[in-house]
Amino acid sequence: MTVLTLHDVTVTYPDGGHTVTALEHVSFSARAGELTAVVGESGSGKSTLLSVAAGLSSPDSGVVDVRGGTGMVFQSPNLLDSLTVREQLLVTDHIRGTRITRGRRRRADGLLARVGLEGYGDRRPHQLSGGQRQRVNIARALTGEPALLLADEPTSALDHRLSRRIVELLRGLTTDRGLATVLVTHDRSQLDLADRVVEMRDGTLVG
Ligand SMILES: Nc1ncnc2c1ncn2[C@@H]1O[C@H](COP(=O)(O)OP(=O)(O)OP(=O)(O)O)[C@@H](O)[C@H]1O
Repeated sequence: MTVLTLHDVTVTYPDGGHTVTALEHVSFSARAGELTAVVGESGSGKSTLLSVAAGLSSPDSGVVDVRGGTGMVFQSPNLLDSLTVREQLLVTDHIRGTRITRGRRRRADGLLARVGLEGYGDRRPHQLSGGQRQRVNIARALTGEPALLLADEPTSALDHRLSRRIVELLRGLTTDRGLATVLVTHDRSQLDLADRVVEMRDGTLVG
């Protein structure tokens, strides 16, 4: 099932008196249960692709269609220092005014176990390693049970071994949960874990 479709999408940014074309007539799709890696040089349009897919910016022309909710994983985990690991996963519910029931707590703990952080619920971010923080970030992105998971360079701050573990985790979650996962990465040594690799060059998709 196709979860994300971009059809003939063009995005420009104003740049002084000029405009920069970040995406030029791009068509792209991501399917449930598939990990799609997006590679390309700096400035080729990868972040812009994720941004329109997430609905954070709208295209100048073309159509973006998403079936289901979206979760996002950013390069740096952006965890809140004063909250426990479990609370990082519950804070969105709290802000929305949803009552934090025992069931929600249990679900948060289940997600933490799934990302390899069983028993870490009461710790605070400073008591975690960089890799563990990124795992919390991934668990948090999954709390709303999204159909689409967008990850923008989630391993760029990690060494090779830890990066591999994080991409393996994304690989497993994609399969188990039937996620449509789009992973933007510079790291070509993890591409064997992807179902599909697309390359961006100067705002267009090649290959
Ligand atoms: N807010 C903005 N204003 C003006 N130009 C922008 C803006 N955001 C991006 N651009 C330009 O659009 C193009 C695509 O940028 P984008 O960030 O999508 O590339 P990227 O492939 O994600 O790069 P990187 O790997 O460095 O993050 C670049 O030429 C960039 O300079």
